[in-house]
Amino acid sequence: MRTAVLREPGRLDIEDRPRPDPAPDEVLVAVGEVGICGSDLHYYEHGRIGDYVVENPLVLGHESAGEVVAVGERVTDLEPGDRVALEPGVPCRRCAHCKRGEYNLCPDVTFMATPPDDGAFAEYVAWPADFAYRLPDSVSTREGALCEPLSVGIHVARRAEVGVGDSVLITGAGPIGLLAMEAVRSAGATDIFVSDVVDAKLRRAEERGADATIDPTEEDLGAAVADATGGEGVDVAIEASGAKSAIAGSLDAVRRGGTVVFVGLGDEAEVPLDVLDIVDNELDVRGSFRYRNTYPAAIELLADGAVDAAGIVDFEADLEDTDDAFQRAMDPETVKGMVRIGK
Ligand SMILES: NC(=O)C1=CN([C@@H]2O[C@H](COP(=O)(O)OP(=O)(O)OC[C@H]3O[C@@H](n4cnc5c(N)ncnc54)[C@H](O)[C@@H]3O)[C@@H](O)[C@H]2O)C=CC1
Ligand SMILES: CC(=O)[C@H](N)C(=O)O
Repeated sequence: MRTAVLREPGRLDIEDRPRPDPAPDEVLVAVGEVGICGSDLHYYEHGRIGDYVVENPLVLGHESAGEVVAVGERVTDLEPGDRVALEPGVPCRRCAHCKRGEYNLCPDVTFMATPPDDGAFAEYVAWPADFAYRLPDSVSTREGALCEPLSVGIHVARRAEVGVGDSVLITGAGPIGLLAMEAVRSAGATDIFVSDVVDAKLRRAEERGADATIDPTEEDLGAAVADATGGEGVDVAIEASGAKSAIAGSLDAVRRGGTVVFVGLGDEAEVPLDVLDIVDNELDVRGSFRYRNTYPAAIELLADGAVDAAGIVDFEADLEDTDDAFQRAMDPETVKGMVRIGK
């Protein structure tokens, strides 16, 4: 089968590899579409993310969906012909976190495209059947692949406990910020503000229904949000850029008693936080890491037409052109590129 393999930073080669066989609990999936994520771009550019270093050739891609072509002998609920979205992180199922149901925190997770585990820029992937979710006819294979970043958005909306009528600020209008916007809207948020430092991203957020957008290089984020909320601040701030200034800005923009959730992963792990401000204003400050139990909700939201995930896509490319697609995806105005491999 053909695969796109990262052998050294800045170079993806198309290589033949043996087609995997499904284990007894696995399905063999002919991959249809795969999204290019910021973490794929980071490995492509730098060959590492923090302690995860690409030491051996690595197949990138963890936002994927496709068609089941074979099932292992113990798989009873999927069959060849089913289209499925693949949840890329498979936890150990045994540790304390897995037992508590917070399997996204499992320290022994196998996560596609995270060294040493290969991802989905390949014609076939064998994957545990219980992490492959059947797509109804009303959900496209592309939308199935986008269940992954949508899941990040759903989890952050759940972590923020967004409620009906809430006002929400989202800093960063990349795929995560834009899909968090879809998730918080479906959770009942009515006033959604989005900030970004790239004009095209702000326009994109407006086209996709943001009530107001803010460029923090042109106006103070906290002051702009205060103006727009009668001086009070938003109920919830979701930080989805990883930028140091947006981390501080999201704390300034939230109302007393409000909630700030950090999902962005910045290059700088340490940023000053005014703890007295957090205490005095009784803020809930939370992190949000990947997702758990979100794929069924993502598929339902897509099937109901309650969220538009495919609208974030700027372009698609063939597997052979994955290297070019990565170059295009690095343009700061691009939100999402997809690689089409099969049906
Ligand atoms: N916690 C988690 O589970 C996950 C975290 N992430 C992280 O979430 C963040 C967002 O992911 P993507 O949307 O894929 O990234 P992205 O890089 O495509 O989007 C980030 C956006 O933030 C904007 N930005 C930069 N500085 C800003 C500032 N000062 N204020 C407002 N916006 C600013 C950029 O222009 C860009 O549009 C990244 O840091 C990523 O690493 C991504 C997936 C999962
Ligand atoms: C950080 C990412 O972009 C990726 N989705 C991951 O969860 O590792």
